Amino acid sequence: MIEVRKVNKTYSMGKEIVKALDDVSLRINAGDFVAIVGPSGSGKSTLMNLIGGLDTPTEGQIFVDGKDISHYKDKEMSKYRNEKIGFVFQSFNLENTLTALENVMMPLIFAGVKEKTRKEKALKALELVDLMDKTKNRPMEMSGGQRQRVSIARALVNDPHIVFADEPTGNLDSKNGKAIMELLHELNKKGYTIVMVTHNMEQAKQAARIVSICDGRTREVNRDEI
Ligand SMILES: Nc1ncnc2c1ncn2[C@@H]1O[C@H](COP(=O)(O)OP(=O)(O)OP(=O)(O)O)[C@@H](O)[C@H]1O
Repeated sequence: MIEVRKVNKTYSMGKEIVKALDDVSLRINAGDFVAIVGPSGSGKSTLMNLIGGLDTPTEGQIFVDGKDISHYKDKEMSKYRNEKIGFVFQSFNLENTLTALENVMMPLIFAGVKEKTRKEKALKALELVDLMDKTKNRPMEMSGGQRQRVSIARALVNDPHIVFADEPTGNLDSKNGKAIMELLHELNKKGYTIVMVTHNMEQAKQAARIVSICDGRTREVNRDEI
């Protein structure tokens, strides 16, 4: 479904050149649950940004459903992100003035979906994350765990091919973190493809696949190696 082929990503900072990704090749198949682990600055966010269509590689190709997205222009890229990717962030990134339901409907506004369908789809997504009793609450009126559920519902509302979760439990206490991990695994069992960046090795070990990044190079690792 997603194939990263010989990708390099360099950033130039004045005279200095930083190689954030160095000859990375990786396949993500439909239904996968992949954990990406690695030290700070190793290239995890860079890899997620490239696959998620937030940035383009310096060299190499990224095929999604057979199409090379690595040279997409802004408009094609935002269409790709909107239709195929669901993002879940550590800091939730919810709009504080909007209710849970309105937050979840947001991506559908950008996709040009009619209001009635928007509401139906958003309610379905909120049901998936077990938050039907908080549809009218604003983020400030919810716990951290509930806010992350809203952001997961928002990520799912467009039926994405893949859900990217960047440290999804990083801002949660251990009980809420555990519940969010259970939810992600439950969604994976329902067929959603999940790629998660984590510093938490216990969480990484629960993933079906673990990809470790060090100095911009990726390596598939076994559970007992970490
Ligand atoms: N926009 C940028 N401009 C210049 N250098 C960058 C940029 N983005 C990332 N880098 C560099 O690329 C390397 C990889 O960064 P990246 O953010 O992918 O690491 P990470 O593994 O996600 O780190 P963390 O766990 O701390 O979030 C680092 O050396 C970083 O300083």
